[in-house]
Amino acid sequence: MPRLLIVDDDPEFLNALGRVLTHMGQRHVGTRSLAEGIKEVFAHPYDLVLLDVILPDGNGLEAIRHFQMAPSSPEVVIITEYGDGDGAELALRNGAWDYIEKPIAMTTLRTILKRSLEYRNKKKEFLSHKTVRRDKIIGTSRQLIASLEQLARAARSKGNVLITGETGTGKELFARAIHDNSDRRDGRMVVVDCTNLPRELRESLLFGHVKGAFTGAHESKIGLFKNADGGTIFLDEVAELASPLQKSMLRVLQEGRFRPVGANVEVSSSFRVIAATNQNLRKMVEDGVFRKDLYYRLNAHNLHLHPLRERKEDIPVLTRHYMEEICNEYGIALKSVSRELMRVLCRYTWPGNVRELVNTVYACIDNALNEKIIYPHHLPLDIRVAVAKSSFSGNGGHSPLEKELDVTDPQIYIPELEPENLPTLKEVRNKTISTLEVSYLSALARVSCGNVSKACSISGLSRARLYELFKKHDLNIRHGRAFT
Ligand SMILES: Nc1ncnc2c1ncn2[C@@H]1O[C@H](COP(=O)(O)OP(=O)(O)OP(=O)(O)O)[C@@H](O)[C@H]1O
Repeated sequence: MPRLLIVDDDPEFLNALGRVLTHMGQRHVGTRSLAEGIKEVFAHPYDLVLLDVILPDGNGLEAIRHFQMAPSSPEVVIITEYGDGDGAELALRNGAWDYIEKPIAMTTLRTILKRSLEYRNKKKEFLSHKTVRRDKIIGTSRQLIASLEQLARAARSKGNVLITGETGTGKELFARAIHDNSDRRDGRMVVVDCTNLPRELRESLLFGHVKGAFTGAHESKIGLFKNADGGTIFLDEVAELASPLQKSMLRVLQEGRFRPVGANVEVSSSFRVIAATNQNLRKMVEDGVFRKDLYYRLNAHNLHLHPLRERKEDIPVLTRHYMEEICNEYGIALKSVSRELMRVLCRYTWPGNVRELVNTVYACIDNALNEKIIYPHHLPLDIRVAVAKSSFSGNGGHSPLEKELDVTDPQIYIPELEPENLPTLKEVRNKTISTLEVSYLSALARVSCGNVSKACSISGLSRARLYELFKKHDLNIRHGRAFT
C-alpha cells in the first residue's frame, strides 16, 4: 500500500488532512518542518509527499529535489495557501507532480492521489526493466521515463513509429530499442540514411534491381526493403526524402510490395517502418513540402525525445556512464568527475545533446592525460566560454539541479534564524555536515543503483565506512534503491 508524507507546519491542517487520508484508507505520516520531513523521507520509503511552501525552516518549492533524492524518490505535490502562477511554474519546473491551493476539495485530492500513484507505479515498472529492455538508454528524468513509456507502447504494437527530437537526442538508439523489444527482434534492423541516397541509385538501393537493368548492373541485387523482410526498416532523417521517393515510399508502405528496377514482377516484404526526424514534419506537411498521406502512415505512434537542456537531471548519470565506458575502451583507470566539472556541465545548454556530451567526455579524458580527476579546465574551450558568458546573463545560469549538486550551499541547510537564537558555529557546522552527508548518501544510493562496490568506488569510502554512515543517519539501507 502506498505511503504518504505530509509536510505542513499548521497543526490543524495536518490533523484535518490526516483524517481525510485515513478515511480514504491511505497510510500517512505528518511532519511540521522541512528538516523533519527530509529526515523522515530518508529514513522510510514514501510514494508521495504533500509539501507546504512556507515552512519555519525554509521554502518547500526549493526543497522539492531534496525530497526526490530520497532512496524511494517519491513524487511531490505542492500544497499552498497562497497560490500564484510563478509559484506553480517554479514547482513544476523543479519536478513537482502538481501544485494545489488550500482548501483542497476532496475530489481534487482523490484525483491527484490516483493519478500520481498510478504514474509512480508505471515508473517503477519501467525502472525495474521488466516491461522494456532499455539496454544502453541511460537516464532517470521524468521526460526520459515518459519516452520509455512511449517506447514500450510502440514496441508492443505493430504500427509504424515516427521518432522526433533534436539532433543527438538518441533517435537511432530508441529506434534500435523499439526493434529489439518488438516481436521482430530476430529480423534485421536496416538503416536508411535519407540524406545520403544518391539520386541515380536510390530506387535500386531501396527496391533492388535485376541483372542488366542499367549500365553496371552486372548482377541482380535485392534492395534495403527486401533486406528488412521480417524485421524493421529505420528511415533516418525522413524529412529529407525527395518528393518522387515520398510517392513510391507511400505505395510500398501501403502494399508491402514493390518492383525492383528493371523487373517485371513485384516482390513482397514484411517490414515495419521506424522513421526519425529533427524537423517539424507536421509544419512541412502544412507547407506542402512533405506528403500528408505519408506523414500519417509513418506517424501511427509518435515518440518524442526531449533535448538534454530540458532534462538536466540526466546529465550526471550520462556523464558517469560514458566516463566509465570510455575509460574501459581506452584501457585506463576510471577517472572521476569533480563537482566543479559537473556544475559546469549542468549549466551548459548542449545544442548537440547527448552526442555532444559523449564527445565532450572523450575530450575531457584526452585533455586530462594522467590526471585522475576531471576539472572544468579539461573541457573544450567553447563550452567553458559559453558557460562563462551565460553566468553574466542575469540569472547566473543556475539550474535547480545545479543547486542540488551544490550541496554545500549553506542557505539550504541553515534555517532562518532570529538573532537571539543564533546557534554556535560548531552546532551549525555539525548540522550542515550531517545534512550534507544525508544528501550525498541518497544521491550515491541512486547513482550506484544499490551496488555497494560501485558506491564505494564512486565515493572513495570503504565498505565499513559506508555502512557506518548509513547507520549514523538512521537510513534504512534495505528500502527502495538503497544498498543490497
Ligand atoms: N539516453 C541515452 N543514453 C545513453 N546514450 C545516449 C542516450 N541518448 C543518446 N545517446 C548517445 O548519443 C549519441 C547520439 O545518439 P543518436 O545517434 O541515437 O541520436 P539521433 O537523435 O539519432 O541523432 P541525429 O538526429 O543527429 O541522427 C549516440 O552515441 C547514443 O548512443
